[in-house]
Amino acid sequence: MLLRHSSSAAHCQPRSGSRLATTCQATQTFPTPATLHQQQSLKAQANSLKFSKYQGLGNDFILVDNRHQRDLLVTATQAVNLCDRHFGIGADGVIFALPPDGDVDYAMRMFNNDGSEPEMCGNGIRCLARFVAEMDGDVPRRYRVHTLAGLIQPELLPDGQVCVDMGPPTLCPQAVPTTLEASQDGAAVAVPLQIEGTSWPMTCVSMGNPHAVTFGPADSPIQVASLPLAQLGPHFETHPAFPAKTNTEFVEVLDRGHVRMVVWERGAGITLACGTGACATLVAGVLEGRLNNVCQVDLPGGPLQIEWQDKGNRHVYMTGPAELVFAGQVALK
Ligand SMILES: N[C@@H](CCC[C@H](N)C(=O)O)C(=O)O
Repeated sequence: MLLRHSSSAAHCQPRSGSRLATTCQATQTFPTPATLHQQQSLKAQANSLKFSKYQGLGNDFILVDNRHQRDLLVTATQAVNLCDRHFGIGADGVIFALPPDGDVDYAMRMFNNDGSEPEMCGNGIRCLARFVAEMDGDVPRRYRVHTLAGLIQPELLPDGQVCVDMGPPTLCPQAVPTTLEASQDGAAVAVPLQIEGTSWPMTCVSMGNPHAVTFGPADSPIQVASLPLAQLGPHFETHPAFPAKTNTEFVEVLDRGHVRMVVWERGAGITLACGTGACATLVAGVLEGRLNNVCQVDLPGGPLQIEWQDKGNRHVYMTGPAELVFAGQVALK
């Protein structure tokens, strides 16, 4: 509502909030606080974003419906702000559902919460599958999704879990990428890396994004509960042996089909779970002769079931949950 101090109110036929100021120039108007609030919300709406927040084992993401254009609706800087847990929505990353690129259903892109763009996200693609299924009003089905890591295929299972065909791992050190040298069948397996005065045996695996997996020094196997993850993680992430930086998984073996793992993620730090990291963990465990081809990986946010047949199609399969937390609309600054 406008308080009008003129009798020429007939000039004032506002058609939209943004026109109020110019349409009413001829009259002297004093907006009430309520009007100001309305004008500000309208301005915000012009620059606002609809989103859904999902989580997979506590690894949480802001999902954006970007299916009607290829340009991302959110910049890297805006993603950093949206992911802020105090001044934004709060998340480990922002994920975009994009129009199909060739013979697929959708494409997916992502920003980590530091604004960097990874090639793939395992927990994220389970969330994306539920997000698009909810928008499409679909029954459980399998999607073909193009990512910067190639074709990934999540399938919605009747029990609500999502099983993802993650494709085959890449083990050639140059392609991971790592400067650590191949030690076994063209792969960097248990290669020592000096960090903070300790020699860590590292096995390097790409699931489209780079991972360095360690079970700890031979004389001091990892116990995840007592690992100083926040202190150690950044040394691995930024070590020169990893030219594209790395995600690092620290693994405690419970038995040949069951491990505990904690992760320091590239571009996000400590997260409650990492899907690609759980896949890399099983691959590393098989290569090091520690694990069977099927394994439960317990993460701080809960368990993932992983399977990798190192013979045959060599694809890794990951099964776990993905859930909607809330949906809303936010002003983009
Ligand atoms: N949490 C994700 C991985 C997200 C990307 C990662 N931080 C990177 O930069 O490679 C997962 O569940 O895989």
